[in-house]
Amino acid sequence: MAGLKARMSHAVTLHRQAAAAATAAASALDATRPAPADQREQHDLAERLRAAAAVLVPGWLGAPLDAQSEDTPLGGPGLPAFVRIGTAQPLDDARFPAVVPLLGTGHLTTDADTRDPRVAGLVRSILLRLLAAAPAGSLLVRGVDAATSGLLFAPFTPLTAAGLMPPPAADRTGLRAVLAEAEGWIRPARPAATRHHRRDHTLLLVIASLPELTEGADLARIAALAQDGPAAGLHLIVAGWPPPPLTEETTQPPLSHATMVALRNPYALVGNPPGASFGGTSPQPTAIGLNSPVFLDEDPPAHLIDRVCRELAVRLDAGSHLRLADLLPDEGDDLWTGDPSDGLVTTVGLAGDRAVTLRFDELTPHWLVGGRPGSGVSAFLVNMVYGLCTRYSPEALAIYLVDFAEGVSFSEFLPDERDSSWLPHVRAAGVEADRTYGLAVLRELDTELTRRSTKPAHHPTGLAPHHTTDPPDHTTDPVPPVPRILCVLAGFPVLTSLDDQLTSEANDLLERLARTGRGYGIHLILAGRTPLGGSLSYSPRDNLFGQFPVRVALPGGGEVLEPTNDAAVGLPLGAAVVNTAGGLGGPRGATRGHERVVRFPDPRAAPATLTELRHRLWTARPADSPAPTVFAGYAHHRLADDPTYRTLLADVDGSVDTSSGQPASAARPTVPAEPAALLGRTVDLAVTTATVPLGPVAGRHLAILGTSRAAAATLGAAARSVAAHHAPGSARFVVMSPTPETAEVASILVGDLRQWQEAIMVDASGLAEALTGDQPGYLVVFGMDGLPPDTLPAGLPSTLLHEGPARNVHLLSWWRQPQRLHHDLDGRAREEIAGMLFFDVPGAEVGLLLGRPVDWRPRPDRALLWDGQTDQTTIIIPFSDPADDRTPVGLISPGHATVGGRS
Ligand SMILES: Nc1ncnc2c1ncn2[C@@H]1O[C@H](COP(=O)(O)OP(=O)(O)OP(=O)(O)O)[C@@H](O)[C@H]1O
Repeated sequence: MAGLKARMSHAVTLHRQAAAAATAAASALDATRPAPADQREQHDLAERLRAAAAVLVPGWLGAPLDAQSEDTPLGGPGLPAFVRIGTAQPLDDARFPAVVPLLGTGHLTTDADTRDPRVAGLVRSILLRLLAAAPAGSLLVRGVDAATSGLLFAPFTPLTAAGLMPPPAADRTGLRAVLAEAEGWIRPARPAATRHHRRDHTLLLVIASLPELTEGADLARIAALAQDGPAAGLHLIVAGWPPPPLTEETTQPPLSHATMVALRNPYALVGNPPGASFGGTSPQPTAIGLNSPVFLDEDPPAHLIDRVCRELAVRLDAGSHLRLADLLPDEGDDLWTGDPSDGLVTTVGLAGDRAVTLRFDELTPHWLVGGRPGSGVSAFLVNMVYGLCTRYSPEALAIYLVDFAEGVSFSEFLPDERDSSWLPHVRAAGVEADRTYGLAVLRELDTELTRRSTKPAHHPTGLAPHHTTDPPDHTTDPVPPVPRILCVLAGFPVLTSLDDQLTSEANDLLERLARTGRGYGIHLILAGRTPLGGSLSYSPRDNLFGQFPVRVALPGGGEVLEPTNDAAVGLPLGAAVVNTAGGLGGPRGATRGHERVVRFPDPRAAPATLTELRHRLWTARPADSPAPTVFAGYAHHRLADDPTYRTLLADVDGSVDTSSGQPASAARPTVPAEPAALLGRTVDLAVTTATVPLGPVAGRHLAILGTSRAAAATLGAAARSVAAHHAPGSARFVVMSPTPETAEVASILVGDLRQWQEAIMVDASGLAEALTGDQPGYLVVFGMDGLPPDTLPAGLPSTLLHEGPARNVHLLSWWRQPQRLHHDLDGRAREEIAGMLFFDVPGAEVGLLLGRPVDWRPRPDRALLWDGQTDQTTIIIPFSDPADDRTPVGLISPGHATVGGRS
């Protein structure tokens, strides 16, 4: 009992002690809790900060965007200095807008990139606020977004048309182009005072997410831009900075002059702005940032972004609306009144209200034009071509157009299925052209240059006599005048992009034409989408580009100017720097007479006007004006549409229309006098039919080589075209397919041939008999290397190869394995077979058969034709689409148009 009493007493004591401790603790806590007066202070402070924010970030800059009315007017008196980034919430019930300085002060970084949706929302809301609040057009934006390939900026797309933001960069190349532009923006090319006056624009570089594994050197460039940017009107928003430190090289310190935002969950912490402290000088002089969690602004409503961007686009468009007509002679004026004696001149744009003209003459014979993709290179060239073609007649000016890039930039000058008119000045045009085509054009011009320089009497219309070495010869008949020639090579870096024979010849020709052409009325425009890939060199010893004094830099095209000339930095769409001193910079303003910034119209904005103009020029063309020859690199060519083939058919059967959709004035093709296999179209100016003659001379046979199925189709075309050469029933065809894969193609061919000629399908023994027999006929073999080895134990009989043609026996064969042909002819293929067509056969193997090195890289829709008579090789577009070629000879309906049309 006594024990129990003692335990109870101990428990009571413990309880009293615990109660006393709890009371003491409670009073201690009370003492440390913020006094009610402090809370009031916090609320007061929040209230004061809300009021300050209303002044610092009025309207678009600080309003909650989800409640922002679409009707809120855009623009403000000047560049906004502060912008809201979210809501600071120091207490549950105390909030105020979190505001940071940006434009005019520094930059903003977030430690996560825009793959964190909070950062994506923040970036888009800041961008929207700044665009809406800045004077329209004063803020230029460049975006980088690798993580979503530019999607982050998709809602801002209307800014592209407004010239405020090109499509965002999404990879390392794009990043580097953007960095180069920003570096150009801050380059101290001239005294600060001039710069300030010069730039009424601010450049905002928004890096939403860096490309994976961005190199240390590029990160260092970003850091350098941050260092020097604010003084030059360049500001950065970089999401994901510093980037993850993968290596020592890529470990980066915070950006200079930046306010840093660190993402926590669910709030963010905002560091001090550059050169200032949120804590002020007291009571927390050492605060490293805003002493409150901040909830970042969320993604603005898409309709709001759309509305702001569209209105900006409309405003800027209204302010700079130009029409093609503004660059042309008045509509009421006569066409072609220009005198080309001293050169050609055209208006390329307006500087203010003044027309700016450029010339092709002795001093400015050739032009170099550059701009990033989508910068308006095509628009500029189209304006220029129409400008010249309204001023000068087709007798005074002949134009050659080549576009190596994808796209159909010159197709509007050419006839097509819908509209058969064309620009009468255009002699030849290559759309999505092969390098080979470009070379063919240069060769043609070079021949013309030689002609003009060796026959002085052929001096061009109005080309003053001093262009010739001799005085005109008045004792002979007057010589027809020759026109000035303008050759436009768009996407020119493609032409010389490979280290091969073609590049070296093209470079030689370009240099000769550029150097000598000026005296003979031959002018060049090289136009390229930047980056030009190092094709430009500014060395004083650079012979080629030194011949191009006129430089036209469109947005992103500063590369065509001298490296220290930053005039093209920040150019909006629709503007260009035109420089007539080889891109040389120098002081701007009145003293920089050789350079102007011009605005030019988008000619395609009014397609009806463009069509009307083309028709006007076409209608006025001289009666004998030929249609341009068109090479469309993407087009497929069918035997059924081939003009030579159709003429052959017409000669045999007068009912066939030979026009093949070609303009009426297109010349009638020359039909081979002796039987010939038609194989495709050559990649050259005339896009002539590629043929292998099959006359009565030893070796007149055809071997097609390669595994491509297109090779089988071409063999079919060869057989059908030969059949068309002979009067009905006068030729015999023996067809064989040793391999099952081509059995159907072979049997269809036999069926088709039988409607016109005698044709039989044979097996191996039938073929052996035909190969060794003496009956005339064409032996057509699909997959010759599939023949059982015992069919022809001694290989191809030399009697067939040598004497066959004289007896009208010709072998048309397809070999998948070139080595087999080499072997069967004991290494004498080039002596025994006069026509070989190579598909997917590597250059080295072709060289083995031809006994000499050959510059050939197999590619789809192209084949290399070797002509044994001349030992020349030609790249051709083989006839395709065997299904269409099945139309029996003699039954082809007229009106297949392909040349120049997309198939
Ligand atoms: N002066 C202009 N004003 C406004 N928009 C223009 C102007 N010039 C071109 N554009 C528009 O810009 C876009 C790109 O123009 P264009 O095709 O001429 O450029 P590009 O540099 O040749 O492009 P790409 O490299 O894609 O071929 C088109 O949508 C065009 O309508």
